[in-house]
Order: sequence, then C-alpha cells, then structure tokens
Amino acid sequence: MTENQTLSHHTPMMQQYLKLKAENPDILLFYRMGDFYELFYDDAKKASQLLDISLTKRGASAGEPIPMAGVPYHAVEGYLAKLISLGESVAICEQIGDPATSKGPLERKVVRIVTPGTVSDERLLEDRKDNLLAAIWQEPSGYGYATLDISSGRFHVFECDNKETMQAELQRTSPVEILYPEDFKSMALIENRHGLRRRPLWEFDLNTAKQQLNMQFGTKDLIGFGVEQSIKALKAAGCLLQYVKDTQKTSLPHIRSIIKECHDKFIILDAATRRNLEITENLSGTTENTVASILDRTQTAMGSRMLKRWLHAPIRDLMMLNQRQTSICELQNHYHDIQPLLKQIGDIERILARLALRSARPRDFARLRDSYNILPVLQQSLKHIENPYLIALASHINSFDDIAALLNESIIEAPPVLIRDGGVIAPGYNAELDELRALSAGATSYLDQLEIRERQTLGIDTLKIGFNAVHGYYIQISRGQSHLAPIHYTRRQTLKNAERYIIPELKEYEDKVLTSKGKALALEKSLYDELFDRLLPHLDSMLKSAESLAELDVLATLAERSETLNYCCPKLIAEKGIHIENGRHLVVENVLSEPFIANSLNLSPQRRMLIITGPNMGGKSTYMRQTALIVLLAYMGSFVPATQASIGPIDRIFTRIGASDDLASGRSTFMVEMTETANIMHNATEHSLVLMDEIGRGTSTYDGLSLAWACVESLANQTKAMTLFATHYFELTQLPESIAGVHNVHFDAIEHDNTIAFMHTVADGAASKSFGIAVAGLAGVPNSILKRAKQKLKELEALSKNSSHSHVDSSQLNFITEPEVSEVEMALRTIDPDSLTPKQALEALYKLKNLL
Ligand SMILES: Nc1ncnc2c1ncn2[C@@H]1O[C@H](COP(=O)(O)OP(=O)(O)OP(=O)(O)O)[C@@H](O)[C@H]1O
Repeated sequence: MTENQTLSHHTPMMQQYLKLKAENPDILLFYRMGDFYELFYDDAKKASQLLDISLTKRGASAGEPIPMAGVPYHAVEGYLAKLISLGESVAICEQIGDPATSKGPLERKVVRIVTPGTVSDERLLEDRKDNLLAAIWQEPSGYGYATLDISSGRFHVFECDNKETMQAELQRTSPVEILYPEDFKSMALIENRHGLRRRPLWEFDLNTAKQQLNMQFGTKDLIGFGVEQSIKALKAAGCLLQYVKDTQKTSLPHIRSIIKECHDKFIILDAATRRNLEITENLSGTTENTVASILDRTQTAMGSRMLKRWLHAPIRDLMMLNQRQTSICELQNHYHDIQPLLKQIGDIERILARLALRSARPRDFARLRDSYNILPVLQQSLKHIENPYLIALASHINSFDDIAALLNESIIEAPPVLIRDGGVIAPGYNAELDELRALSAGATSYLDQLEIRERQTLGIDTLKIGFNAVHGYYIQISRGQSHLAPIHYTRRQTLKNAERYIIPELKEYEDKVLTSKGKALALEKSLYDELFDRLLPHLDSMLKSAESLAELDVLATLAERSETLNYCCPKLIAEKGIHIENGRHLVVENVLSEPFIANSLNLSPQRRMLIITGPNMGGKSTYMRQTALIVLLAYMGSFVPATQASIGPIDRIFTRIGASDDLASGRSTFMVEMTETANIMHNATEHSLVLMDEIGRGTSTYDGLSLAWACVESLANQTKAMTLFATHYFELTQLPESIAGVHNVHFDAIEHDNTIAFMHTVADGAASKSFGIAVAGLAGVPNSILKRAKQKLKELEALSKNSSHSHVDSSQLNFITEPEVSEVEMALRTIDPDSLTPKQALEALYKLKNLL
C-alpha cells in the first residue's frame, strides 16, 4: 500500500496531522486544537510519561483508537520548560486558517521548533547559566567541535586529537543539546547526555559549511577568523548553524563571528579534575558548596554566567591576568558604589539576542530602557577610576543616550507582556497613534453627552448607554419606561427588567470607534516593528557594552569577595614553582563552624613532589584541593585565600581524587581510578600540577602499593611534574631517601579523652601513625568489630615483624576500646569474700581454676 493510500484511511484531520508529523519525525509535535495543544500516538505516550499527564483516546482513525494527551495552551510554557530540561525538542503547530472560511480541518503550520539548545525565551532559560548548543564531528585524526550560545551569539570552535581532551571540553562547555553524525564512533563520550540529536552525514559537508558560515558573517572566506584550516571544527560548525536556522526560522544577525578556542591559552583541566574540584557543580550534581557558590555575588545574570566561564577556563595570558588583578585592586575602593547600580541592570545580553531574533517582547524593551537609564549614573561613578583597563571597559559600556531617549519616548512605563492587544507605545511618540487613540478613547465623553441628551429630550430617566461584546453599543430603558421609546429606536435585546435598543447614530459611532481601535492597534504594531529596525544597527556596540558590563560586574564581585573573605593578590612569576603562605580552602573554610587552619605549601624544581601522609580525616584531601583551587583562582585573575602566594607557570591541573563507579559506562571504581591515572601519566608535563589521592587502594595491597610506587617514581623522575601525593602506604615515605625532589609532609592527630583530635596542620616528615581503626570507631563501627580488627592487626604485625620497614601500628588500638576483661576476672568481680562460707569459698576456687 502506498503512503497516500495508507493516509486515505484516516480522517481528514488525522491526515493533516500525519503529514505535519512526517516533517518532524523525531520531535514531539504540539498540535493546536482550540484551547489545547494535543499530542497523538507515540508522542502522546511519551509526553504523558515525561510530563505526568493523562493518556486518553481521541476517537478513532483508520479503524484504530488514537492515543492522545494534551496540555492547555495558556500553560504551555511550563510544559515546554520541563520537556526542554529533559533534553526534548518540540514543534509548535498553530491553527493559521480562518475558522469562518475554511472547509475541512483548519489550516495548520509548524511555526517554531523549541529545542533545548536554541531557546531564547527567558521563561525557558536559567538566567545564571549558559545554555549551549553543540555539534561534534570525528575523523581518524581527531575531533571537531562547535558550540553556540544563541542568547549571546558566542560561536566557538575547537579541535583536538584525543578522547580525553574532547571529554574535558564536553564537560567544560556542558551543552544541553548535541548534534552528532549518524556514523559517530565515540558514542561513549556523549551517550549519557541529554539532548542528543543524530544528524545525517551530509549536514557535515565541508563546502556547505564554509558557504553557510560565509553567508552568515557576510565574508568571502574564513581566514580572518583563523579557522580556515580547522576542517573538522568547520564541519561541526556548519551542521550547527544549519540546525539553528532550521529551528529558528529567522535570520540571526547577532552571530557575527566565530572564535577558535586555542588550548595553549588556557590551563587545561580534564573532565575528572573539573568534577573533583567542584567548580560550579558538586559531586552530587547540585550547586551547593561549590567554588561558584562562594564567589558568585554578581549583581547581573550576565555577570554570573561570565564568572562561571572564567572559573572553567583559567587563562595563561599574563597581561590579561595582570589587567584583571589591577582592576580588582582598584575596584576594592569602588565596588560599594558600583554594585547597587549594576543590580538595577537587566539581562541585556539575552534581551539583545531576542532583539536580533525579532522575538523581543515589550518588557524586554522596557528593561533595556531601564538599564540604559542607569548607565549615565554608572559612568559618573566610574569617573574617578584611573586603571587604564577599567577606563577602556567604561568606554565600551557607553551610555547609549540616543537609544535610551528613543526607548523612553516610545515605550510606556510598565508595558503588558505581549504587543498583541497594544498599550505598549507611549503617548506622545507618534501623533497619528495619539489621534486614533483619542478617537477610540473619546468614546466616553461622546457617549456621556448622547446619554444626557436622549434622557432629557425623551424624559426617560432610566435611559442609559452600555456596551457588550455581542451586541456592541446599545441604549437601555427599564421595562416600566420602555413604552416611551421612540419609533427610531430598534429593539435589540429583551431582558427581564429592561429593553435594549440601537439607533443609527450610535451604530455609526460604534463603527468609527471600532475602526479607529483597529487602526490604532495596527499602527502600534508597525511602530513596534520599526523599533527593532531602529535598534538593530546598534547591535554590535550594544553587545559589546553588555559584555563589558558583565566583566565589570565580575571584577567588582571579585574585588568585594577578596575584601570580605580576606584574600590576597597572588604574584604570577616566571620561575617554576608554587609558594603559598597560609593557604585556605575557600569552600571548607566557609562551611566549617570551627576555625579553618591555614597551611603553607612550597613546591619548586628542588621540591617538586610532596608525599602526604597522616590519619584519615587529617586534612590531606583538603590541603591538596585547596592548592589546586588557589592555582585556579590565581589563573582566572582573582585574588586567593592565603596571606601570600607566588605561582609559576602552569599548563594543566590533574586530579586523581576520590573514587566513584562509572556504572553507566561499565567501569568499576578501580578501572575509573586507573583510567584517570593513565591520563595523568600520558599527559602531565613539568609545568603540570598533579594531585593524587590514595591511588591503588582499590586493589590488593601489594598490587596497589606497587602501582603507587611506580607512579611516584615516574612523576618524580621522568615527568618532573609538581605533585602532591597523598597515601596511606607508609612504605612510600622511604622514597625521598632515594629520589631527589621528593619530600615527606604529614598531618597529625592526638589522642585525647578516648577520642582523636585532628591537628589539620601540615608539617615536614612522614606520619608515624595511621589511626584507621580509631577513625572507624569515631564513625560508629561497633566495638566488637574494632576488637576483632585490633586482634587481626596484632597478627599482621607479628607476621611482618621481620620487615624492618613495616609501620603497621597497633598503638592506636588501645584507646578507643576498653582493655579486654577475661572471664576469670569477671567471675572474680562477682565474688564477695565476706559473705562466703569456707565450703563456698573452696567451690569458687575450683570454678575459677576451671575457667582458666
Ligand atoms: N585545615 C583545616 N582546618 C580545619 N578543618 C579541616 C582542615 N582540613 C580538613 N579539615 C576538616 O577535616 C575533614 C577531613 O579532611 P580531609 O577529607 O581533607 O581528610 P583526609 O586526610 O583526606 O582524609 P582521608 O584520608 O580519610 O581521605 C574536612 O572535611 C574538614 O572538615
């Protein structure tokens, strides 16, 4: 049976639906039916599950019942937001035909496609988080990757030759929607992400990509952007741009350039490091107790998004870092004045994107106006600033006096949500509009006069003029006086207590009012459209201003944070090494109720690896992480939690901390640990900072110890990376004796009143105890288990007595468990000698002897 024949079995409406569905096969189709959007067949089943709405049936077509689910049109945004957050895309199909004239089903059309990576509507976006669409391409030589933030126009491409780097970039950019070619080989990289879209190969064609991009930027070639040779990335970029055009169904004037991400400009953080350092997301996937949660006191949403981008991309450009540092220094004196002004500035970046997409709403214009009205005051408060970088920033911020004036004149103070019903353009902006409005509004005074005139001439005191949507204007007379109605009064409606009439004069007036209302609305809409045309030529400078405002916000925030949290300005030095005096962990110090103990750290070519030992809970991980975070903050240009810090060049930060199963990709805890270790061993250089926490503990003791040993040797001798290596293998503390550049440091604890007190202070040398069983006791492990562990430890200790290097330590066992009491002792305790007869005393003696 042909497709058409199959279709012909369906009702006309279903035929229309199925045609539209065939054009949008992979996404949910919201099909408008009166006040509802309805979904049918598989779409209905899927939506009912995802949205938790009921699945019903709508009649039958082609002899089968039609599964159906629906959402009311006025609440659609909430449902869209939910679907988008789950990575789904939705095609919105509206009724566009006129019900009065159409035969058969109303004409319908897909008017927009909402996808997670291309939404710009503010109700569907998180305002303090970037929302990126990405495309990925793979060839034997590596990966090409493109990302677009549609609400700022930032369009970036990236290339790399290995999976780890690609994974790190995916993690850094964290796109909400990913386009990938149908023959993509590395599915493991992306398969756990939401919003995957499989695209046909031809969408990644290089020539089409170049054509598309040149057309978008109005250029002949892409040499000016430095991406001409990035073949893999361009293929991804081409597919991405095409997808955006297809879904947006409009031009994208705010996408003006494409930027190639060059990795040597940034300190590279691999995916595991980004996760372990809990930069914007903690290990459980929420945002509490992250670096961003401490630092993000930005006043604008665009500032917040920029701060997070900075945190995820520490830079190596010393000039730029210096500009940021000196700006923060100067802003320490000014942020008090600047921040309250920034707070009044809206999300201009996203408003401008909606302006470019011509989807800005009246309130976007009002917010743009209100923000621009603040700019002159802001400029005033930046007047005394002397830092050249901040002065340049202020000049980019501009004050847009003309645009502010235009918006002040054109938009009323508090416009409605939509332009649909008018009431957006301010009085005084357009004389013709004012006239038409006066005509329609003049109604009240004209009608008042007419009412008085008729009442008086006819002598009917119950006469009044009214209006309703069905009958228009009418004259109403009470039933008691209705016999007084003159002959030219035509009866329109009879009510219980009154009669309603129409007269030609009133009808004529009604026509005039109605047409002037309609005309006013049409004019208002065209004036509104014209506003887009008047603002769009300034889009570039407005976008630049928005970006500069965001940057000022970030710098002012870092100035405020550095003062409030007592951070110091780090020195970025040319010599290799990391020197931190009294460093702190910015998150831990914030959540602790007791004071945080600051610790210093020195790493240099002569002291490039620290083997860190000490009790569980002693503070090893905290110390390692705080070092990485201080380096990260220093290289984003921020001040750092320490009293002094000098940091040399760093190319990468690696962490092998904590362990988690990666069940989704079928890797066990130990496998994850070793994959991360392998990555470090392959990629670390002498300028890398490597943090390794207890590697090798997921396997047998000797395997683990040997692996850890080999890693230390390799990192210290070959790679010469700056390394912090925390371990419970005391054997490793011998390594400093044989390898230059390796040193022992340790954390200590003291036993006190049957418990342990952790010192949290780092000191030179190796730890003498491990306190493992003691900490288990603190954690509530039952006494019987601790007792048994103690026995076992003694046995092991005996076994390894011959080994002169054994540090197995049983001293820790004596304080948490009571000294063991024997049965004989117990029996003795129950005996009261004074109350025993000689015979009983003898019997007790025999009993004790037996117990022995
Ligand atoms: N410098 C410090 N000052 C105050 N408290 C600290 C400090 N360092 C760590 N702590 C506290 O001790 C807790 C444990 O620290 P951490 O996780 O660093 O120990 P650890 O030595 O790595 O333990 P394990 O060997 O079990 O992994 C932290 O959660 C924090 O509450």
